[in-house]
Amino acid sequence: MSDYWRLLKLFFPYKFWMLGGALLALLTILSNFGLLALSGWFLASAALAGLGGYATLNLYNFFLPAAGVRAFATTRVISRWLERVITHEATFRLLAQLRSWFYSRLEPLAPAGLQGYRSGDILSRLVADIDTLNNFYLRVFTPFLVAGLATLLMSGFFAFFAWRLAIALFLFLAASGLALPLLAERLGARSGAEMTNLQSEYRVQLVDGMQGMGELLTYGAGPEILHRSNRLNDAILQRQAKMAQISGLSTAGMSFMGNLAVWVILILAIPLIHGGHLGPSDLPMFALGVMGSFEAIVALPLAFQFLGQTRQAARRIFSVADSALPFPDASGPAPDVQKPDLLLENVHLRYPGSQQDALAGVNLQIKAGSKVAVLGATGAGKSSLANLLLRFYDYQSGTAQFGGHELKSFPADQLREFFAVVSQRSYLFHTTIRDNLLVAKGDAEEEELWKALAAAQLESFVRSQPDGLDTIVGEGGVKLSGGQSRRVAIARAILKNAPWLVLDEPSEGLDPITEMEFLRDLQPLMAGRTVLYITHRLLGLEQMDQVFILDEGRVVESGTYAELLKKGGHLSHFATFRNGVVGEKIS
Ligand SMILES: Nc1ncnc2c1ncn2[C@@H]1O[C@H](COP(=O)(O)OP(=O)(O)OP(=O)(O)O)[C@@H](O)[C@H]1O
Repeated sequence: MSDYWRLLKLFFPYKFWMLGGALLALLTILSNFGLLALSGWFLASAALAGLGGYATLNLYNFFLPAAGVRAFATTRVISRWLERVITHEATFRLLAQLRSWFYSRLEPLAPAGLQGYRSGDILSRLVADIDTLNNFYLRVFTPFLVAGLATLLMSGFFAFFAWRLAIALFLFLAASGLALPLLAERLGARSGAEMTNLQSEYRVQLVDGMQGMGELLTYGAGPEILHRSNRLNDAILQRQAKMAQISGLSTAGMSFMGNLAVWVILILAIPLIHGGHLGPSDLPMFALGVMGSFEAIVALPLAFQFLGQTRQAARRIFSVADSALPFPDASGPAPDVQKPDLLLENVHLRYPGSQQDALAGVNLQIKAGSKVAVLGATGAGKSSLANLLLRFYDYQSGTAQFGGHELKSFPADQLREFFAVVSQRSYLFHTTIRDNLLVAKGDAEEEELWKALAAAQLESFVRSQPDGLDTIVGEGGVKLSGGQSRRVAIARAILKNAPWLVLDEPSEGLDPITEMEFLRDLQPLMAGRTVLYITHRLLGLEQMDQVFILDEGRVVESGTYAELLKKGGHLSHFATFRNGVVGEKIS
């Protein structure tokens, strides 16, 4: 139940939209009920007046009931239309509200708190599960509220004529509107929940398969993946078939109860006509009225049948949204930073779930304005240093000071304002070059974008494209070459204009000539900034004020490039394995 309460609380900002939709739905049902009941009475009384001969027919007032029928028919159509408009508007607002609420919960968790989830799974929760949650408003909450009110009002109308008819109608509507939905809910709960999980699994597989399409094709693993997807699809179809059987059963049950109600009401009403308590033309009014009244509850079993699916979707969303923050974030304004120096003393960082430290007692100092390289073999902990600095992951012990203040005392988003990052993994969104640049500075003018592109040596390429800044770069920048993508990342960093520049293996994967050109093009960006250059290559190191060599999470050597070369320690070990790059100058 608490899951449903939480959902209702989330819907609360749209209470007036929801109530508006519910009232219109109520008006539609009552109009339908009124239309059928009045038509029944009208037809019967007109027929009876006809049987009474010409004189009676002349005395019979056709106009009032005919106007009533027309009024009910009109309000039914108009209120149905308005109800659709309002509930759809409410639905879209609720969807937007739920998605932004969920996103606001996801953001502080990333990346440390989300590393246990697959991206396809998160996507599935954000899109499909939230769509399912919306059913709660559209199919459960509103219809149930409306059914309750409509049952009371329609039974109340019958009570004007005879209490026993009112009680019978109330009991039939209450029993069918509660028992059948509850039965459908019990029957459908398991399959519904399983369907939510299986559909999510299916989406995760599809996303994974699409992302790794190249590998699958290369290694001929496509048929196996297809086979796995088919198995999942079969499992989903099985649950769908079960749900369809339950729907069929509850529809039949509802139709049976509706017909039974007509019979019972007629059986109860006939003696009242004989006794003179009711007129003969009231009988069709009750029969058709009962038929109309079932419209109020007819959709409830289906809604409740899918409640298991909705509950599972809610649980999947709340379980992520309620995840504890991977580490506490500082609140309030960031400490005042005069000089953005960095000092690390005996810093230990271990990733969640990992058995060993990625940084195992790092000591290093980077003075504001200096250019520092961190060199190390793969897995040495270089990127972990950047993760620490950007507060993507927290350190467990040691001192890490930025501008003389402990890193932990900075709210993460305010700390990140000091840094621009260019890395081999700098992500390009599947949108235009313009939008990809605006990520760094949302209010940048067009002229500023062109300047940044010029500084990143990408201006002529973008100008040569028919769509210029509006060229779509494709998913992950697939339509650009490796070098061009990195240059977009440089242009972003230029736009951000942060005092620190973190270069995390920025030229990784480029051919030697492009790499040289790329590192050369980085020079203007480095000028006047504090630079942390993370690399496992020797190219460009001679331009650095200091080089730290990292091994198994510790700084094992430091000095200028020339000093370290001369020393013949770890750096010369690297040099041995990097023939042809040692000491090469970027010109
Ligand atoms: N998110 C993570 N969760 C768990 N362990 C991680 C995570 N990221 C890195 N590690 C581990 O931490 C250690 C250091 O990784 P890091 O990425 O810092 O190395 P690196 O020096 O940057 O390597 P490379 O040059 O290959 O990028 C490695 O053993 C790695 O497996």
